[in-house]
Amino acid sequence: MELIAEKVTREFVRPSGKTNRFFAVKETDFALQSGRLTVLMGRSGSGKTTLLNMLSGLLMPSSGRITADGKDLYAMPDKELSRFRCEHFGVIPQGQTAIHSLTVTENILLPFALYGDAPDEARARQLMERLDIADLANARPAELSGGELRRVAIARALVRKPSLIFADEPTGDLDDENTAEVFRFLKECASEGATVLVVTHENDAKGYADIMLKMSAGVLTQE
Ligand SMILES: Nc1ncnc2c1ncn2[C@@H]1O[C@H](COP(=O)(O)OP(=O)(O)OP(=O)(O)O)[C@@H](O)[C@H]1O
Repeated sequence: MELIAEKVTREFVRPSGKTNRFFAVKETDFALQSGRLTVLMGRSGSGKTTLLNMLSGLLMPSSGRITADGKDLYAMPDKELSRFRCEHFGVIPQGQTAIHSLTVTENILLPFALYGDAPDEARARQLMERLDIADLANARPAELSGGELRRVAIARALVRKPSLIFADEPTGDLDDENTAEVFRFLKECASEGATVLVVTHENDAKGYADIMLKMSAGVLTQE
């Protein structure tokens, strides 16, 4: 699935401070292509998460248009966008988003449960094995380490085999071995045809990237 951003910006207002209106993302045009792993790097606060949230249908741009295979994301009614995102997008967000009353397996299968779709339990098991969390299948999030929770979030994002994968610091809590495994896995997803965008501070990510983007004070450039 091809994602195109045309003249996209995002402005925020801060309640106090000297400049209380500012552009976290300045006018940006670019495309993400199928089969490519794109890595986005840049300093903290430069606008990477804001851009990723707009591209993944979570944050409406202040201006501009974002289309996925020609479909204008923000022209869709809310319900239609949510369903579209669930079917086609896999998002690995920053921070912890596991639901504490559900087991690890139930958390991973949540994208099926949301719309009453038949759960692909074999896929969930395969992901848990690949990410080395199979022993935790029946555990609850409160019993997991930060790195284990991160791998649950990765499995949940990938369980429906999304054609577009957005990962925001997917290896933030992981050791070197797991970090390499996650990048190898995301690269494989791209090789199999997915469109993958990874925001990261991990220098080794460059070794896996087909395209390198850099964000600097809201301005996106291709390296
Ligand atoms: N909801 C919001 N309201 C006001 N300002 C915001 C909001 N969200 C983000 N910002 C500001 O926009 C700028 C870009 O933030 P963003 O989270 O996109 O940066 P980032 O590059 O992802 O940073 P990091 O690498 O630290 O995650 C920052 O100055 C941040 O303070």
